[in-house]
Amino acid sequence: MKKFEDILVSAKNKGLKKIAVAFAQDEDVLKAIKAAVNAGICVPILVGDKEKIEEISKEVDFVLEDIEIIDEKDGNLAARKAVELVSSGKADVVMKGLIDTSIILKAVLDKEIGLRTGNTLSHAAVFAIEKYHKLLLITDAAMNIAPDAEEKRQILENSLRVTRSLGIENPKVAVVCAKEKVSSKMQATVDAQELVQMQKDGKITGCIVEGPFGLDNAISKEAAELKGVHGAVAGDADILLMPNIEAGNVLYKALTYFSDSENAGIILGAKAPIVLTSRADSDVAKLNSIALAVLCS
Ligand SMILES: CCCC(=O)OP(=O)(O)O
Repeated sequence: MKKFEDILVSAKNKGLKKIAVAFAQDEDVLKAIKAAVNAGICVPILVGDKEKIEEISKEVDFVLEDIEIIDEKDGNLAARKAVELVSSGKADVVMKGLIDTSIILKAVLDKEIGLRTGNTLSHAAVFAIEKYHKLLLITDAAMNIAPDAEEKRQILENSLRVTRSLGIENPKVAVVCAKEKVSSKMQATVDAQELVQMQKDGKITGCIVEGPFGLDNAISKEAAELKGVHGAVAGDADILLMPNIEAGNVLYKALTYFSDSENAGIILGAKAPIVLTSRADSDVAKLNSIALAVLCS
């Protein structure tokens, strides 16, 4: 199974990328940046409260000698500055630091300095879970609140960029719902049916889409068999296309806190990838996310 160590190596092979960190004054963010610099993956530009960045960097033994710091004590302005560094070509990747997801996304979506392309933006999280036999991509845990079937198609297209970068051929996509039968009372199951049809009609290519699935049937062959759920994806999903942000975010955090796992998270669909983890994620998750963003850049 591909592991995050392999992703770090592949990211390094892409050459040094400039990463603009929005509100960098956080211990785990600075530990992750230090590790990414030491691994030869990135050159950072740290935007945030300079005094705090310097203080925390001392605590984590991160030598800032050659590192550019842009002093900005306001979170909104720091996010704008970091995004602007990318839209003006001075950096390749944006990273969310110690700020709320909505603040960084607002800057990313800004009409003047943002990174819009016209495509739907979405979050993709990659997990390596001790009890699962391969990497598992979960989307969307952070951005699209209640996507309809067409928006789910675009979210899926974005996630295929990640699986392609990871070398996963023809990924198996499970459209996750609360049950495996289509019910007009549960819109997510109707969307799942529509997405399966989109693939049959050639509107989705480069993956196998099946659903609706209960989460258990998507990731456990035993559960799928017991419930009479058959198909190529049952128990062997590469991508879990979640019904809405609540399900996606809860699954992301449940895996982070209840399982033996490592993860990474990025936003796709903008002019450049955005490193986006939970503020409470570990330095390792943040480092993995930097590597994933570089790989997808
Ligand atoms: C990918 C998780 C996004 C999120 O929930 O971020 P916060 O925990 O920082 O709100």
